[in-house]
Amino acid sequence: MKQVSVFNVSHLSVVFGKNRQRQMAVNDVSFQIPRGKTIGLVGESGSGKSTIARAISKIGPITSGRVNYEGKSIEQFNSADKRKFRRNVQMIFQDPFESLNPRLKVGEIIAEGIDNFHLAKNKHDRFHQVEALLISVGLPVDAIDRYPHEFSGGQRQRIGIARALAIQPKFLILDEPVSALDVSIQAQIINLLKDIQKQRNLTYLFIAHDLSIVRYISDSILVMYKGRIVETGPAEEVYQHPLHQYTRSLLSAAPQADLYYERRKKFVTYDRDQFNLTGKLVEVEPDHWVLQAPAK
Ligand SMILES: Nc1ncnc2c1ncn2[C@@H]1O[C@H](COP(=O)(O)OP(=O)(O)OP(=O)(O)O)[C@@H](O)[C@H]1O
Repeated sequence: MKQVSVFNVSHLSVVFGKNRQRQMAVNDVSFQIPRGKTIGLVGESGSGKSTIARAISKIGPITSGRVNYEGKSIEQFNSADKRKFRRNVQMIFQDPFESLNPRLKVGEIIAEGIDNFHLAKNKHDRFHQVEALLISVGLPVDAIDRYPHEFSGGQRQRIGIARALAIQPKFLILDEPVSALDVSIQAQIINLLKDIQKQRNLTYLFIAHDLSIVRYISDSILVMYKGRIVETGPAEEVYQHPLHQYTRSLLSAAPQADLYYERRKKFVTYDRDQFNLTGKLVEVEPDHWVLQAPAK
C-alpha cells in the first residue's frame, strides 16, 4: 500500500541576509513525513533544523523549493486552508516556560485554543475537556487553578503538550522538546509523546541534537549538517550503522545511557523497552561512565 505523506518537502532552501552576510541556512533539502510516523531531525547547533521547522510550519521564510501539506503547497493556501493548517499543525518548543503566559492559570492556558477554535459546546464541556487533557498528560486536575511557575520543567512541558493537544492537531513539530530536561525526565516525556501519538494517530517531526534520544521515538532519521541532509534512513539503521562521519560524531558527542549500554553493559541500569533511564551518566574517569541515581 502506498504511504500517504502529510508533508512533502522538495528542494527546500532558505537563505538569510544579503551579499557578504548571505547565509544558506537550508540548502536543497527534500524529504517526506508519512502519516502516523515520526521523523527525527538531528544535527548540531546551527545546522538548519529550526529553520526547516519554521519553514514548514509557515512561521519562517522559504527562499526556494516547495512544501506540500496534505498535497497542497503551503504557499498557495487560501484563508480556509490557513485556518485548518493552524489548527492541524502545532509546535512544541524546548522551553515551555517562555511560551506559557505567566499571568494565566494553567486551565486558562489550555482552554485558549479550545475557545479560539470554538471547540467546546459550553462552559461545562470546556472544563471537562481541560480536565481530560490534564489527565492525559499525567498532571493533577488541580493544576487548572495553578500558575506555570508552580511547576517543574517536566511538568511545564506536559502543560505545553496539553495546550497543543487542546485544539486536536494532527501533526506536532517538537523542537528540542526534552533538551532542557534531566535525563530521567526526558524519558518520561518521550514515553508520554509516544503514548499520545498512538492514542491520537499523530504524526511527528522530532528535532534534537542528540541521536540517541531521536532514535527512541523516530521511524526514520534525517541528519543535517550545514544546511544539508547528509544521511537518512530507518532509525535503527542510522543509529547502529551510521555511514557519515558526521553522524558518528553526533553519537560520540552525546554519551547517553543507551549508547553506553551497548558498549559497557555493566555500568548502566537501563530498561530497553520502557526507555527507563534511572539516573545521569557521569564520566568518573576517562572513558569510564557510571549511571548515578538522581539526588533524592
Ligand atoms: N532569522 C535569521 N536571520 C539570520 N540568520 C538566521 C536566522 N535564523 C537562523 N539563522 C541562521 O541559520 C543557521 C541555521 O540556524 P537554525 O536555528 O535553523 O539551526 P539549528 O540546527 O536549529 O540550531 P539550534 O539547534 O541551535 O537551534 C544558523 O547559522 C543561524 O545563525
